[in-house]
Amino acid sequence: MRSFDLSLYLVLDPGLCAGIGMVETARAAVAGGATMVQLRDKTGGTARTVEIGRALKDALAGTGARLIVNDDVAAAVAIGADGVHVGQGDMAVAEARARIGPEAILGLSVETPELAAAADPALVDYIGAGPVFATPTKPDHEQAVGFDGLIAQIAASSIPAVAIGGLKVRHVAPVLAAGARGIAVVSAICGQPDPEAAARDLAKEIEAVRSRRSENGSHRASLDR
Ligand SMILES: Cc1ncc(COP(=O)(O)OP(=O)(O)O)c(N)n1
Ligand SMILES: Cc1nc(C(=O)O)sc1CCOP(=O)(O)O
Ligand SMILES: [Mg+2]
Repeated sequence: MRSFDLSLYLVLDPGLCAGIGMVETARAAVAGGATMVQLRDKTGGTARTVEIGRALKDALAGTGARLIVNDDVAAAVAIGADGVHVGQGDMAVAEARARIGPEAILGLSVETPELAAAADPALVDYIGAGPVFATPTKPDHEQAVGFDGLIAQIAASSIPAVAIGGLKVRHVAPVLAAGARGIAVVSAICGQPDPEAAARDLAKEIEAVRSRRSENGSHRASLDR
């Protein structure tokens, strides 16, 4: 399987990105530190998704950031994307895995600890856990679970998790403390006046939280000696 880093996961929205567009938003976000980019266009259809996805693939080439396509497995294959993200009501993970092949990255949304526990680590590479908070970006989202719900979802599975739903810079520390490998955002980057700066603020906070945690860890280890 392709390696990937869930630290800062941008989910693109064509409406919120309308100012500079999805490709420029992705380019800026990756320059600011985004590690994954998901093409999520619920309106365009496969042909449009493939067109934008190919432009995104060119824009991300050589950056190390991974390109994931939401819902549309056929488009992901046509684009040659790094992977696909499906929800509980989308294509079954076994079928998605069969269609994208063993090397591609497969993400699955979970909204409860039971769904997290049911996700098969042999098929699914990461889970999108949430929604942490209610968000107008996805009006049909499931019940918000808060940080306690996020902790329960993540604890129920051995699969790496990225948290999603209403997340901003101030949520990075509790999201990482909950056990998530990263934070997935739409509106914290898409449509911001400076998407690169917005991504950089998130990436810096992720780094700061991780370095505080490793300093605390080495301090504790030296006390234990
Ligand atoms: C990283 C990530 N997590 C969750 C979702 C939501 O997927 P889904 O439940 O299928 O809803 P839609 O995005 O398809 O509306 C996601 N896209 N990405
Ligand atoms: C795409 C998506 N999926 C969700 C889920 O809970 O599964 S919430 C969501 C939208 C997140 O947007 P924002 O960062 O603007 O709140
Ligand atoms: Mg979906």
